Amino acid sequence: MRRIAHHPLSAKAFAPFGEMIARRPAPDKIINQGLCERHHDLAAPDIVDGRAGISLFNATPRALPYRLDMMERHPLGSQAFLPMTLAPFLVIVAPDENGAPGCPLAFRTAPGEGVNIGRNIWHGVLTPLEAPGLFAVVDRIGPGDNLEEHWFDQPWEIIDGG
Ligand SMILES: NC(=O)N[C@@H](O)C(=O)O
Ligand code: NI
Repeated sequence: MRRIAHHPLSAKAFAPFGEMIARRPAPDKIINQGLCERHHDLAAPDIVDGRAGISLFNATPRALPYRLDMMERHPLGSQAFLPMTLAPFLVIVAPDENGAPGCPLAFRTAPGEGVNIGRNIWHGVLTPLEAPGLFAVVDRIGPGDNLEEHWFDQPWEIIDGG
């Protein structure tokens, strides 16, 4: 089995695949009579022929080592995963190599971090590591097929990066 260690999510490392959604060191604005920090415009939905919608995903938690046998992408829209708990989750992405995923990269979020996966970027499905796996998801609502899957002949195994 081909193994990959996960690493802490960082904006820089994730930048080729989308945006990390996390509080900035300092808020962009203080609102609500000083009782709320606004961390402004952290990511932008990228939607083709449709609109952005907000859904809730309640995903089954997975354990490490995690068997990655499929990656997918959405040619018509980005997909943001915003945890509704402080539990970590795995974010697995890969560059495209001639229409298939190349070597995956695995990230583990810190509490309160989310991601906006870019349009047509190969990614693993939502992978919480603790229950409840409850997420707000911002992605495309529209006509047509927006899901392309690639099943690996030889699965990958995601292991703890230490
Ligand atoms: N298929 C679906 O709605 N979920 C996936 O897109 C995913 O990334 O989890
Ligand atoms: Ni997806």
